[in-house]
Amino acid sequence: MRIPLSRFLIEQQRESKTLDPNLRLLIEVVARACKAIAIAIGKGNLGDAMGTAGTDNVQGEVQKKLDVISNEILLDANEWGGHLAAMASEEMDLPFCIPNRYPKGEYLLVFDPLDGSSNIDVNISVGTIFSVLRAPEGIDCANGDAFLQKGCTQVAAGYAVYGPNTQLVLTFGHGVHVFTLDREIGTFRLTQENLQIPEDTREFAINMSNQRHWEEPVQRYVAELLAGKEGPRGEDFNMRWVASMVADVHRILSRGGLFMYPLDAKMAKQGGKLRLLYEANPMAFLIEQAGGAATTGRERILDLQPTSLHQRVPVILGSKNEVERVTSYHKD
Ligand SMILES: O=P(O)(O)OC[C@H]1O[C@](O)(COP(=O)(O)O)[C@@H](O)[C@@H]1O
Ligand SMILES: [Mg+2]
Ligand SMILES: [Mg+2]
Repeated sequence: MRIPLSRFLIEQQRESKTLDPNLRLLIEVVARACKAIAIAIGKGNLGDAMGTAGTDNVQGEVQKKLDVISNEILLDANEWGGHLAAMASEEMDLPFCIPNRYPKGEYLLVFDPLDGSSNIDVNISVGTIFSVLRAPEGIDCANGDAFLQKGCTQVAAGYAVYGPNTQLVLTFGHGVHVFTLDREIGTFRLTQENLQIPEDTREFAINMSNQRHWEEPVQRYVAELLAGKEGPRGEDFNMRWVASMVADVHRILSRGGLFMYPLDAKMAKQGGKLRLLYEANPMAFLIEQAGGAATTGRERILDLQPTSLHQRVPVILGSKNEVERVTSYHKD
C-alpha cells in the first residue's frame, strides 16, 4: 500500500498483462493533468481562476474560468503524448483530433474537465471525470461518431475529486483503486485497493427541488424512504446532495448509498440531466466494478448505445439492492 501510481501501474502491467503500456502512460498523463487542475483550484481567490469566463458551453451552460482552464490543461497534457487519436469534452462542441504534427495513438479520451463547477466559488468539492475508449479504425474522429461506443467497451475510467484532499479513483475493469495526492512530493499514492460498495444502504442522494417533476416510480421510491420507520421500509433513511456528481459518487464508493438524477418532466425532451459519455458511463463503470449497479431506471447504463456526443441520460447508481429496487418500480 501507499505505492506511487506509476509503480502501481507498472506492476499491473507486469502481473496482469492486461494493461497495455500505452494505456498506462495515458493514465499517467491524465493523473498529471489532474494534479495541475488541483493546484489551480487550490489557489482559490489568491489565483486568477475564480468566477465566470463570460462564455457558454455547447449545452448553453455558463462556463466558469476553471471549466475552461481545466479543459485546456487536459488538452495540452494529452495532445502530444502519442497515445490518443482524439479527445472530447463537455466544454467543446466537437472532438479535438490530435494534430498531424504529433504522433497518433489507439485510444480516445473523453472528459468532464470540471464536474460540479457551480460549487467552485463556495469552496465545495469538485472533480474531473474521464473515460478511455479504443479508437475504431477507419472512422473519422472529427465528427464525434468514433466516440459513440457503449459504456461496456470502456478500457479505463476514473475521476479525480478535489476536496479536503485530492484523490484519483481508477478502474481498468479489474476492480477500483484509490490514490491520494501527497501534496508535498506531488505524487498520487495508492491508499485503497479493490474498493467494494455495501449492497445495502440507508443513505440516498437526489435533488429534492425537482420532486414535482419526477415520474411515478421515483415518487413512490422516495416517498417510501421519507416515510422512515413508520413506512413500508420500516427504517429511517438519511439524505445528502452535494450537487457535484463526483463528490456524491465518491461518498457512495466510500460508504455506500444511492445516487439519482432521474428523468423528470422538466428535462424529458433532452433525455435527462447528466451526460452519458463523460458522466454516466465512467461512473457506472466504476460503480459496477466496485460491486454496485447503475441504470437509467429502465436499462443498464453500460448497455446504452450512444447516439450523440453530448447525449444526456437519467442516472440511478450505487448500492446494488437499492438500485435494483428503484429499477423494479420502473418495471411495475
Ligand atoms: O444543480 P443540480 O440540478 O442539482 O445538478 C447537479 C448535478 O449537475 C452537475 O453539476 C453537472 O456537472 P457540471 O458541473 O460538469 O455541469 C453534476 O455534477 C451534479 O450531480
Ligand atoms: Mg459534470
Ligand atoms: Mg463540467
